Amino acid sequence: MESTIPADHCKFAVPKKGRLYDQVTDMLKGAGVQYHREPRLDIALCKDLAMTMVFLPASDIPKYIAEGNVDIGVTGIDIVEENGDLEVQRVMDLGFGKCRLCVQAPVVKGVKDVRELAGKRIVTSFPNLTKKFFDPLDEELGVKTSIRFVSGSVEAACGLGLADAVVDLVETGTTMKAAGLEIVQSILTTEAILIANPQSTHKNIVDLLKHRIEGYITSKKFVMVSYNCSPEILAKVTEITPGKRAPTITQLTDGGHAVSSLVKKADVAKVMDELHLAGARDILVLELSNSRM
Ligand SMILES: Nc1ncnc2c1ncn2[C@@H]1O[C@H](COP(=O)(O)OP(=O)(O)OP(=O)(O)O)[C@@H](O)[C@H]1O
Ligand SMILES: O=P(O)(O)OC[C@H]1O[C@H](OP(=O)(O)OP(=O)(O)O)[C@H](O)[C@@H]1O
Repeated sequence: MESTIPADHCKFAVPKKGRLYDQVTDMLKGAGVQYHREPRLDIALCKDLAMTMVFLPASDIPKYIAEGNVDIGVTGIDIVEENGDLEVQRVMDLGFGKCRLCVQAPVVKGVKDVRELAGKRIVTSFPNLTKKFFDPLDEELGVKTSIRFVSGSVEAACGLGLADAVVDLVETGTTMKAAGLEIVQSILTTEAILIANPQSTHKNIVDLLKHRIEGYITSKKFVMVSYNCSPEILAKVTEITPGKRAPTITQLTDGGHAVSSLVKKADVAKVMDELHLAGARDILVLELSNSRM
C-alpha cells in the first residue's frame, strides 16, 4: 500500500475483492461516501470527508481495526467471530453477505451425525471456530480432531483426499453440491457487519458514517406504500400499515384520505393484498434511495 494517507484522516476498510466487495461499494455510494479508486491502488481519498478508504482482505480487517491502524470498516460476522480475541466494536449488521458456516461431508459417506466426524480430518478457513465446535465433541468422545487451515477452495479438500469433512460457508449450496458435499450441521449464521475501533480518535467521522450507513440500510429494508381510502376504512387500513413511527394521512378534496407509510420490503406483497381486500385503492410502492431516521 502506498504511504500517502494524510496523518489526520479517518481510515475506512473495504474488503478488497470477493463476495462483499460489490455490495460494500454500493452501500458506500448509497450512503454518499464519494471516492475515486485508481486501478490496482489499495487506498483512495474521500472527496468530502477527511477520510481515506483502504482496500484490505476481508479476513484481515478485524486485526487492522483492533490494532488501531484503521478506524472503521466492513467484514463478515464469521470473520469477527473467528478472530474472537480481537477487541472491535460491533456497530451494525448490514443485511447483505448472508450465509452459513457449515460442517460438510461427502454425500457418498452418508454422515448423519457430526459425532461421526470427531477425531477425523477437517479442512477449513475457520480453524478457531472449527476447533471451538469440535473441542466439546472430542472431550465427550475421547478423540482428537485434526483441523487444517486452507485459505480458499475449501470444498476441494475431500475430493483431493486431504479431509474427511470441511467447514465452509454455504449460501445457495451450489459450490457444496458441485463438490459432492452435503451439510451435516450448521455452526454459525453470518452477514456483513460494520465494525469500529472503540478508541478511534475520529469519533465525529465514525458517528457520521454510522448515521449515513444506518440511513442507507434502513432505506433498503423499507419501501414507501401510498394509497387512497374512504373515511370508513381509514382505521382498518392504517392498522395494516402502522408505519415505522406512524402513517402520514392527508385529507383529499373528495372527502377521502391519502395515506403513506413505511413497510418492510419483505412484507410488501402481503400488505398490498390486505390493503386491496380492505378497500384501499391506487396503491403505489416507492423505492427509497436514502433515509435518516
Ligand atoms: N457465498 C457467499 N454468500 C454470501 N456471503 C459470503 C459468501 N461467501 C463469503 N461470504 C462473506 O464474504 C466474506 C469474504 O468471503 P470471500 O469468499 O469473498 O473471501 P475471499 O475472496 O477469500 O476474500 P479474502 O481474501 O479477503 O479472505 C466471508 O467471510 C463471508 O462473510
Ligand atoms: O453456497 P454458494 O452460493 O455456492 O457459496 C458458497 C461459496 O462461496 C464462498 O467461496 P467463494 O466463491 O467466494 O470463493 P473462495 O472459496 O475462494 O473463498 C464460500 O467459501 C463457498 O465456497
